Amino acid sequence: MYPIVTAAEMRELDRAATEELGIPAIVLMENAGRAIAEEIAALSRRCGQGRNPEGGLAVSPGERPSGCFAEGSDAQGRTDADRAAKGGARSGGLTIRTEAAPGPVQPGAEYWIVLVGKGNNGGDGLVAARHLREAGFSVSLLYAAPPESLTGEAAVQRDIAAALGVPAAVYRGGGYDFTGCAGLVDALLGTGSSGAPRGLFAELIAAANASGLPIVAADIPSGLNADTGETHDPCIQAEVTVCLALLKRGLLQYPGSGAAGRVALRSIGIPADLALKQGLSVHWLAPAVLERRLGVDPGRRRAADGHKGTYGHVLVAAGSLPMSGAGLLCARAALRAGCGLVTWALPGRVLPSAVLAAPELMLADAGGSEAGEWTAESADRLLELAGTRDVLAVGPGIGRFPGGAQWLRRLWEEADVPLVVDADALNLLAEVSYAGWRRTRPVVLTPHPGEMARLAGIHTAEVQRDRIGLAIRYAAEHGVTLVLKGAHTVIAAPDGRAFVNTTGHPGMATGGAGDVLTGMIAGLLAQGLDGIQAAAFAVYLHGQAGERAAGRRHDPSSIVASDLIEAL
Ligand SMILES: NC(=O)C1=CN([C@@H]2O[C@H](COP(=O)(O)OP(=O)(O)OC[C@H]3O[C@@H](n4cnc5c(N)ncnc54)[C@H](O)[C@@H]3O)[C@@H](O)[C@H]2O)[C@H](O)CC1
Ligand SMILES: [K+]
Repeated sequence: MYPIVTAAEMRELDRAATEELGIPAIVLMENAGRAIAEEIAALSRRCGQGRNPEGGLAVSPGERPSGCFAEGSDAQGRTDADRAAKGGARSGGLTIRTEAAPGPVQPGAEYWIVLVGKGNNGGDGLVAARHLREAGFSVSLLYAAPPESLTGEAAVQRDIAAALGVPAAVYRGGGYDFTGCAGLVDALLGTGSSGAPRGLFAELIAAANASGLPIVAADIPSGLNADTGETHDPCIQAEVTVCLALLKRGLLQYPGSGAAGRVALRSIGIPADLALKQGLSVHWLAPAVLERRLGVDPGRRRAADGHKGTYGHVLVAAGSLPMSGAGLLCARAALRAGCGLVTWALPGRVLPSAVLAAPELMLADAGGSEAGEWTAESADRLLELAGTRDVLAVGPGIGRFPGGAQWLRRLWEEADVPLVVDADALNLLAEVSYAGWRRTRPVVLTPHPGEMARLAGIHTAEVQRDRIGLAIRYAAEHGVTLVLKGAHTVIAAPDGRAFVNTTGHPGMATGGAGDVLTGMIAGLLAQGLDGIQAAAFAVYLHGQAGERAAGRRHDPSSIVASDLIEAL
């Protein structure tokens, strides 16, 4: 169910399918190439109305024809027309289609060029060329390496294409004249590539990108690091990536996600059982994964005889005089996540201004300084309050104060409830070594990349270089559930499981959005979800709320965090 694999894991599955099950590699390649051709035919149908007189797609150079996907809908059931109307964000846009692209293939004389590498990725492209011809497309091949250098199944496909008389040329370097061409298939490099594209491969990738034509990538865009999502220079900028068999990590991590365009995941005949047997631990956070793998009830059915006590009581320790809003957003989001009660604890000096800020909230005076800041002594009061609550969320807007790290240690060790640690509390954590802190209840950390960098003692760029890998390692080493925020948030559990979320909208990059997420995680924990369930479900819903908020605004750039709460 939507595992996300590294290139090595994919190779191992490929090996098991061919060697242990005896599925001939050429069969897998045939399925791969046909799937790619079907996606191109589907793309061509969708863009048909926009065809220009030369028979190509109505795309101006450099412009990505996202509107061409108006008929498509993604795994969340949103159509691209919806997204286009809501600011045109490509917020994940994974097209999960394991069956043939629906609808008849329309014969047409559209001309596509398949860029062929010398490995099995090239072989996939050669099969796609054959099926495109069958569907009435005009196709030619452009080899990036001498055709005689192909081996194995790819060589078999080369020979079939030659026997069929598919026109072929060998790329000699420099620019290339793609006149009359409607689109390109990138079958240069797949999961077997290593390092930056070299020599003629690099030149051809650059020429393909410069053409402004829509590019459909086979498996991954050439130039992408399939494991980390890093893009080498150059890297194919694809309109669609037809990902074969299983999602590759690099397709779900930026900048790779951007280079991949829309991802269509297609089955190539590797049985799902085989993937299950490998015990793959990283998954795309699709609704089915939430429900079946994580055991979350997305419908959130409530007991007919439930009462507010049934749904738990959250304690939020957040906000200070200059940043009281952070606490309010966090507490309100916990309520909107469906918990029964929320107590918002904050410095006494700030409390009067919070009265009736949200009438559903209960307020508690946590002490604090004359200036409305937190003090180390407030730990006693918070522990007392936590004794009759189900969850403690701590951090948003608490600022820095003397004894802060010790204060956090007391909450960490003595509060006998699940703990959500965010924002300034994460910075306190980054100042100390907390490996020796005792903890029996779950803890969820929710860093953005900058906070993650401080926690891990590395640069932000290093965090972003391989978000999935880092999140898995950190969560396991520190025994925490980690929510590494940012586009395509990664949620990692202490037991090695990880999930990558693709709901969301760029308009969510706004102050307070993180405070809302923290409140949501706490609100779900209060309802009895465990750390990874609550974190994953909250991240998923938070992204959906962002998409909905974006849809409600003429310009999604104007989204503010309160909109997310209202959209929940
Ligand atoms: N998943 C599956 O079960 C199947 C996947 N298929 C496709 O096969 C590729 C992986 O094929 P592989 O032969 O292992 O490698 P590549 O085609 O990606 O390329 C290897 C080829 O390229 C040369 N090379 C490597 N790095 C570079 C570089 N940086 N610059 C230039 N050249 C490079 C290297 O020397 C090799 O010759 C997978 O992605 C799928 O598309 C199967 O078709 C079906 C089963
Ligand atoms: K490729």
